[in-house]
Amino acid sequence: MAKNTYKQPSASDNGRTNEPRPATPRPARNQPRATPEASPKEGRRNEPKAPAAAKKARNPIKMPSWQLGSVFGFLRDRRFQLFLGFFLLFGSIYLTIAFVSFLFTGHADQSVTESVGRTDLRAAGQETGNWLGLVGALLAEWLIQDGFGIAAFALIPVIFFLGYKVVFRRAGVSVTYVLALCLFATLWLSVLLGYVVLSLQSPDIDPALAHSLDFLCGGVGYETAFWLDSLIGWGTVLLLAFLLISFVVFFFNVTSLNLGGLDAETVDETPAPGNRPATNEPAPWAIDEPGTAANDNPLGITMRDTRGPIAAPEPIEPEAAPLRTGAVASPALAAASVATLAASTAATAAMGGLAAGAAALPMSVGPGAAPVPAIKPASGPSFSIEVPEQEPVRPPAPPLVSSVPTPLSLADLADDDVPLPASLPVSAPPALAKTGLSFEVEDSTTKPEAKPELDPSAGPDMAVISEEDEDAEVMPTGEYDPTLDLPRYQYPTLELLNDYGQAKAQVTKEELEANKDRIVETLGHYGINIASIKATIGPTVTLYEIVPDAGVRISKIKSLEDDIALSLAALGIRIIAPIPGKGTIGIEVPNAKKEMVSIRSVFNTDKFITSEMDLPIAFGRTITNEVFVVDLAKMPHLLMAGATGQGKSVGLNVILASLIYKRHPSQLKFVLVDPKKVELSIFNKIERHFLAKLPDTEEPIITDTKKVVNTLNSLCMEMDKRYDLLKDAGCRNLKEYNRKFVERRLNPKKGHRYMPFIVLVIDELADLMMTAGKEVETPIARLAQLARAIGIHLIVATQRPSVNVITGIIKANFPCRISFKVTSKIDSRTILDAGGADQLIGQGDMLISQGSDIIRVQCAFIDTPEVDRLCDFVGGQQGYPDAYHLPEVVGEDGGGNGNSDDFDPADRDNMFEEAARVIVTHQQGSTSLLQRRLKLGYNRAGRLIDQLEHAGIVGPFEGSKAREVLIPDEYSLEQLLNTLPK
Ligand SMILES: Nc1ncnc2c1ncn2[C@@H]1O[C@H](COP(=O)(O)OP(=O)(O)OP(=O)(O)O)[C@@H](O)[C@H]1O
Repeated sequence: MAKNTYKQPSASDNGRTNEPRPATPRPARNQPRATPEASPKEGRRNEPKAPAAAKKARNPIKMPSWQLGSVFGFLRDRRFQLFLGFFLLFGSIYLTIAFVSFLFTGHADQSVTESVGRTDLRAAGQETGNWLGLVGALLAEWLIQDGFGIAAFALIPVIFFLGYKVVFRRAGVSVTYVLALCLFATLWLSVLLGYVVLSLQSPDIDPALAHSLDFLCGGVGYETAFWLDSLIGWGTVLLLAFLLISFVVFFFNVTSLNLGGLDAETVDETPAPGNRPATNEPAPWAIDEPGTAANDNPLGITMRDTRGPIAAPEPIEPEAAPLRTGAVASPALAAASVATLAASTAATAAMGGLAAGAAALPMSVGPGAAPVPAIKPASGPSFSIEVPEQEPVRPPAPPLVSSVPTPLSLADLADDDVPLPASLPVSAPPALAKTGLSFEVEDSTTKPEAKPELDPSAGPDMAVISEEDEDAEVMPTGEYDPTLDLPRYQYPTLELLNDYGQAKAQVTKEELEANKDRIVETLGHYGINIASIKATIGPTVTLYEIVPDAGVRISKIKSLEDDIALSLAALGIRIIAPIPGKGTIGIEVPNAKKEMVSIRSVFNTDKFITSEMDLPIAFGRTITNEVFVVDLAKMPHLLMAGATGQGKSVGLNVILASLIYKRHPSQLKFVLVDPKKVELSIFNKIERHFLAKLPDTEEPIITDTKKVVNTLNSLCMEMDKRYDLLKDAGCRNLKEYNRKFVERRLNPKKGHRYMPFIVLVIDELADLMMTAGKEVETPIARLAQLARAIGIHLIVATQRPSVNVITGIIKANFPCRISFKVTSKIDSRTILDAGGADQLIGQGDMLISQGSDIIRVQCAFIDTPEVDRLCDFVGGQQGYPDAYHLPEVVGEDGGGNGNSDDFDPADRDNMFEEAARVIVTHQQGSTSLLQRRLKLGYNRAGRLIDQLEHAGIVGPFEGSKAREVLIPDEYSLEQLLNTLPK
């Protein structure tokens, strides 16, 4: 019982937890909202201005609302609620016993109940056989015999759950669902049994037997069945079957069927009246073979390949086949159908390899890269062409069923802040954000109610919380699921991104040979002989790997870099001497025709889709055509540089899009700093889903230097708070902490909360360093040094990688750096500690340095309209009431942490009482709640909070957390308000 008093994690001040959301509109129903006093402009328009003394007095205009309040006040009285709740609970037990007893004694009791009214009640009671006396017999008679037959048993859960909800202010399942399910079951079963009983009343069957079965269907069931039988005959059976199917379709939100296993089946957004443990972890994917029954893993996600068995790839004819950058899966693998995802995708790759154009080159085929030691010129070294395996790209995806946002109900539309039904499951867990798959997704998981039924009056219930409960850390209702904050959130689909079709490598055999010949020739001029050359074709450049003859010094080749570039007449030759881990020297030569790497082709790969990383970023493709996916959480921060127009903004968009595709809004927040004011403004639309901001700011994207400083300081505060919480929880990093929280081993009452990752993106550091210098440098360095473990990650971009922008202290704390093309070798050295970035060819060509390794990657391309569509898709869905609030920076103007010592009761705001009710109703002491509910400016709401603190209604300022509400319910509040000096 004690556990039932557990409260969901207290919201930080914008209420972004599973706790009943502050936006709950219920109070409007039974509480006088706008008193004339509350809207002085309207209420007093024609009145002379009240003198100050009169102001202090209670405004007589308010009386009607008080009277109204007192009429229905008893409903809010917790004692009445408990009385009612227990009445229902015991009532359900009473009915159960009476009903069960009826099954044994009902027949005998019939004469007694029929005689009621004609005989003495006491005597009748004595004769009753029902275990619960005459009343039990009567109730059972009415509800079973005259009512719904044995289907009346289904009414009991309704009464029980109503009582449970009222008493404990929470329910394991949604009462609405129980109500709908039980009422349907009662009526449907009763009519069905009515039809059965009716059918038994044929001359062949003993009438006594048929009559004795009447109790099965009850009067209602029998009469209804009789009517139906008269009207539609045995069509009644069809009608009942149709009604059952319709109910299942609507109630369980079935959207497609598995007909013979060939098609895909989807049951999405199954309402989850069950109480199974929730999990935040992407559920394991179970891949069904087409044609098999749905996966029966009740907690897993069943994915079914809708493409049907994959055909064995056609063998490539050596003469006709162009060079393929994709490996060909063996027919055996393909023939293995789609038993595994690996098989499926490998086969896909086989079908979708990229033509490279060297038609006549013999090549070996097989999974993996296919070195082709085929060309041996009459003179000179051996030349082979490496055909890098293209990352399997999934075929164009049909629209994901689960990607269609569930339409909101009318009630939802009417109120943006409508609480979301706790029992709706997340339609697709993060693992399925992977979208664009040619799978339809069945979420067979019935998510538990991780949060209590939303109840406006649900606050800390002092009456039932004991000391032990305070410390109770184990929840009875399974794992906490942060995604239930926005249970209907749909992950973006790949359909939002442009489809450029299969990428085609543009390098021809002639180009390859010509380049090879020139390299050999140039080196030959300088007396460097080559044992062999191998070419690897990438999207932007081709890597020629040279094995020089024995005795040739590597430094000699490196010093010839410019000469080789000149003779190849190409910009952007980069020499890697030696290639780390190989005894060869690499020469990267830009392809004459560059291949554009579309973001869709990168996202639509297994590597990204199945990535288990915390913050996966799919940057693009490497020289070997592999999709390059990195985990920002491991980096843990990223420094990006590049001259103007070389692809930095596109790169940032790729990062943001990757994260948005893979994470739920409850798991990730961005802090966007954009001194250029236009680059990131497109992300404004996802403010209520993915953005974080300071509480007192209007714009979520920070463009003003002063605000940047505050934001950075606020992030430092958040970092310190998070460290405190981690320390308290005995965890070493955010992942461990969140895991513990999800398992409900951390008590929200002690300040613990689910902590989303925070990614700070600064689009132009140079500008900030010029205007704020040390003020930004210090917090950035601090965050970079310390924030790794607590899930705050920095992405800092700059056009000018000069040493006064990327200072030693910043550089030292950003081990992972990316450089697009820069204008000078010095810039390249500043950012990467190595040359090379000056020789890139622009348009997203970039070098990534992670420690000692430098990898060349062609950044994927995402166009502005694509980002726009993505943001529209996310922003168009129901979000949090506001952006995620970072801690208020102490000392800033308008903070809700003002000094309350100078508060004079006479100066109490005329919305004081209104504000107090809002706060107590929602049990959330936050300024932003008052702003939203009472439509106030920040400063006035902040003043009101101070006054409420002074009146003892809310506790003191607690940084980012909402203030503690000291008054448990409205009843106590009214008592307190009456005692306050007027
Ligand atoms: N990955 C890419 N693939 C193909 N083209 C690209 C890629 N990245 C950038 N481009 C091309 O380069 C142009 C400039 O890119 P972008 O706007 O990202 O540059 P930038 O470095 O942010 O410039 P600035 O610093 O001036 O804002 C784009 O409009 C696009 O045409």
